[in-house]
Amino acid sequence: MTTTRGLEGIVATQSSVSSIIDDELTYQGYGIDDLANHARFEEVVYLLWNGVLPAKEQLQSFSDELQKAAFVPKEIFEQMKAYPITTVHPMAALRTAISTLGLYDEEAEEMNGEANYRKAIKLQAKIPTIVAGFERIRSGKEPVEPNPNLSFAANFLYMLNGTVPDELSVRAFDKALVLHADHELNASTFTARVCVATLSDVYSGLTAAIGALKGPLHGGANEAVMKMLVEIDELENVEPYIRAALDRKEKIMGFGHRVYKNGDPRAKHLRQMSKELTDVIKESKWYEMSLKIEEMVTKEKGLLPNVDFYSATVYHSLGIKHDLFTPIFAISRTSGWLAHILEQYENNRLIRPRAEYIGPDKRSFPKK
Ligand SMILES: CC(=O)SCCNC(=O)CCNC(=O)[C@H](O)C(C)(C)COP(=O)(O)OP(=O)(O)OC[C@H]1O[C@@H](n2cnc3c(N)ncnc32)[C@H](O)[C@@H]1OP(=O)(O)O
Ligand SMILES: O=C([O-])CC(=O)C(=O)O
Repeated sequence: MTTTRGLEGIVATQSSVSSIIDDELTYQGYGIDDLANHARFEEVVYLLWNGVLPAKEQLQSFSDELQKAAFVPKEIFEQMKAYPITTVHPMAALRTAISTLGLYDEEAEEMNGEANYRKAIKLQAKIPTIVAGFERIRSGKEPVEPNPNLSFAANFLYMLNGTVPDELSVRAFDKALVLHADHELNASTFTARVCVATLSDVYSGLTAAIGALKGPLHGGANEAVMKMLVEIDELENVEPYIRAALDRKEKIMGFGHRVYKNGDPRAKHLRQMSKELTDVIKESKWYEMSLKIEEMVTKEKGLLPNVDFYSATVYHSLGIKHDLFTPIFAISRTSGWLAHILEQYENNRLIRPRAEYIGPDKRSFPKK
């Protein structure tokens, strides 16, 4: 038996959803740079689930379907009001709410391709409504209903703030959603596939994936990056802060990657967005501090920023509360999780690896 810690380098499945080959990321064969510069999030979701880009009319009807399905059962918000709403982490609330949502879907347990695709639409459509509704409720406000005239990206910002967002914010948010949509067999996607490979349902797969994304070694890193920046606060504090953290052998959040050793191709887009957006809000110090951290961590450790590093200051610039950064990652990654779940069901086999036993030798149970 061969063992690698953390399954590093193990090819655990075949997939046509996305690929990372020679540090290049593609979704269904389309390069991430092209998608980031030219595709809308709805187009990317369609691509991930269907393997082809939608024609104009297909994109319109797919977007319409998402808009129609964006309303959530009132019970979800009623129950949310009973959560310890002011102290609970939004990712924990989201994990619970997505699990609860399954209770209100009559076809939750139906196991065929068409029903699973319908569930994918419902989940993708409702997750922004749930995240935004949670934020409204914990702020003492009522959830804002989805606006059928807005795009997926615009609608989330609208439901969060109660006002129609400006064009620049929508474009930036949409691009961030595109950049986070899928990433081959990352930890949360693998979790989703393991879960549904037992022929458990789509809601269980999504709930499991949200739990895996929550951790700071994965999606939780974007919130941790902003926490670090807030602690550092000023450019002149970067050097002593980072040096002390490295001396203590602490990980610097937003750096390093299991697969990319020459840099994450998504980071340059987010770096550029961070530069522009922090400028717009007249808080360019966050960008300047980030650049200085990047310079130090790359020089001292040879580590490069991953997708989470600059997305933190992008979301901050969009006025989003820091503990909502990972739920926003989940909104986007739901598209990838669902693509992998649908793919897993199509050609399923139980995922069950082995463990190398390193416990005590066989011994006799003491006789009483
Ligand atoms: C969307 C995403 O999930 S992107 C990743 C988000 N996560 C983070 O940003 C958290 C910080 N980064 C990390 O923890 C790691 O780089 C991971 C988990 C992303 C990838 O890790 P792996 O490739 O498995 O590397 P691993 O964690 O085994 O570390 C290898 C070595 O590099 C060091 N290292 C890795 N990342 C970092 C970091 N961010 N800061 C400082 N040191 C680091 C480790 O301490 C370890 O050093 P050692 O060999 O001296 O003990
Ligand atoms: O692929 C990974 O290990 C983590 C990652 O970058 C992602 O999920 O986007």
